[in-house]
Amino acid sequence: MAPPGDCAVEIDALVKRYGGVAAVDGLSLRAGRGEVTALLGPNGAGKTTAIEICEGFRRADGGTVRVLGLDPAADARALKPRVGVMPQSGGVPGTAKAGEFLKLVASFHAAPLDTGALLERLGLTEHARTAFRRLSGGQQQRLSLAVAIVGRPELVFLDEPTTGLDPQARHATWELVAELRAAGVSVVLTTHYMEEAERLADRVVIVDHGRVVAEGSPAELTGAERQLRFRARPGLGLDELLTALPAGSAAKESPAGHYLVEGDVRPELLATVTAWCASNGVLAEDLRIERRTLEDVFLELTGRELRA
Ligand SMILES: Nc1ncnc2c1ncn2[C@@H]1O[C@H](COP(=O)(O)OP(=O)(O)OP(=O)(O)O)[C@@H](O)[C@H]1O
Repeated sequence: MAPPGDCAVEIDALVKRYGGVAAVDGLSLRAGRGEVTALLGPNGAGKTTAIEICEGFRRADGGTVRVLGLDPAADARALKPRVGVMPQSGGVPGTAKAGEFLKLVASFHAAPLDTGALLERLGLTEHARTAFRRLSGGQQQRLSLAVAIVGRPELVFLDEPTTGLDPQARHATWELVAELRAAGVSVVLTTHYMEEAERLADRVVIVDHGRVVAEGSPAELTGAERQLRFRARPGLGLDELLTALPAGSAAKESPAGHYLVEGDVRPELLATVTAWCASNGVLAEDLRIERRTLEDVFLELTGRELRA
């Protein structure tokens, strides 16, 4: 975790209630300067609320927030030229023409990016004269991203920047975020795409029920442990396998026909599993040894049930 002072964002014991319900419930996190910090969490976990407090759009009910060392509410004017914001949706007036609006935002900044080049980069040149509300969802997302970065901010908040984007636009966005990071810009983003977090983030913060439940680099969160997976006919009795495996191993079927063996995955363990398969007349398909993914960690921490 970045020490205080080296932080782009410092949040301590943040609380935000709607009615009697705490959407953010004692959330504390640090986002390092020049780093990409990804906030992950189920729907309704409180990510957008926390980010919007950092952006100065909502007031906290408790706790403290510092953005580039300043108070996002009291120091809003000082922060505005230094911070770029890509909200989850909208952020651009519906009737504003894409190119004109981007130029207008650029004009508020001392040394903006070239708006023509930015539109080109994001595949929006031919839509420059189109009103925001007439752009497709993905085009609107791309324009919002352009608006967030056109002023060369020191820090950008990107709320689900690639949701709904086609693969080309998603990769273009990832490249842009990587370039921002290489240029020393601090990036705080939310995403539901684990691959996006694994690719982009220096630090991942998993939020649930308005609190941080885990944080670290993607490698720290997924750990060094390996696991063995294979597919076979559903309903294999795993008790005999479990007795043959070293103590501390686990084997389960989830979902049906998909088997997972966890433990100290060494050559002997692989041999035990394949011997057990052979003695049961089971041809293990797609047998592979892999590290846990961020999605595995995420589901372990936040559960598999749908959120209201
Ligand atoms: N203005 C509001 N009034 C009442 N409740 C709200 C308001 N804004 C958010 N909430 C509630 O606060 C909780 C957290 O919402 P928030 O948008 O911060 O979650 P999130 O983690 O960003 O979710 P998602 O991944 O779905 O975007 C939700 O239960 C939501 O319904």
